[in-house]
Amino acid sequence: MKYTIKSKQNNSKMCLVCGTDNNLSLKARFYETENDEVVALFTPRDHHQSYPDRLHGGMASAILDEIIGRAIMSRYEDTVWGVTAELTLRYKKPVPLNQELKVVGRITSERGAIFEGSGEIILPDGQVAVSATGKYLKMAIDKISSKEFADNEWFLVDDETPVDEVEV
Ligand SMILES: CCCCCCCC(=O)SCCNC(=O)CCNC(=O)[C@H](O)C(C)(C)COP(=O)(O)OP(=O)(O)OC[C@H]1O[C@@H](n2cnc3c(N)ncnc32)[C@H](O)[C@@H]1OP(=O)(O)O
Repeated sequence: MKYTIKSKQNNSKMCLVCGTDNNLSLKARFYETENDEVVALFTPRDHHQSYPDRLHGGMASAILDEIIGRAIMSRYEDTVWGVTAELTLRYKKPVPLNQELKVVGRITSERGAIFEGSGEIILPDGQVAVSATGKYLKMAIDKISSKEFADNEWFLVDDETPVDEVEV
């Protein structure tokens, strides 16, 4: 399936998943699609392994947590942020290192201050390696973090090669 990209989301400075200044980060880039999903591109490295050549399950969980958490932003931009209350994972296939992978996430329900979502890590051959469902609380950023975070540590990183379409 081809996803047309509507916009790119911000990265942060130190996050384990999207932090540009964190050497251990997955350095994932997140894009909002025209069908209200979020697609991430990332390349897991050797320092993200569990067994050799295999991504650590906790790192797979981290990127799925983040993609569902970010899916709410495609509805509210930066006014609503997601805080994870519950996350359930299904590890179906090993996730390889040192090749670019795709992750897709979406909101599946919204009820008051709670939203639920789902996401998948997709292998280069199109198979789903890990899937997740989660329950999150909607919060304003000043209830989660300091003002400095939104002002100084949350920014758009321009792509050298802008992504207009992602095929999953
Ligand atoms: C850049 C953007 C990236 C975003 C993606 C990354 C997201 C993250 O990783 S966030 C970090 C990990 N998560 C956390 O640190 C959260 C820690 N937990 C907390 O802060 C709190 O327990 C919190 C906010 C989830 C709930 O706060 P609390 O005061 O307990 O809420 P409360 O008012 O009691 O409950 C609100 C609703 O949530 C439900 N709820 C609360 N906790 C949970 C839970 N753990 N599991 C399921 N449901 C819950 C309650 O049942 C209630 O539902 P309802 O309204 O239907 O009765």
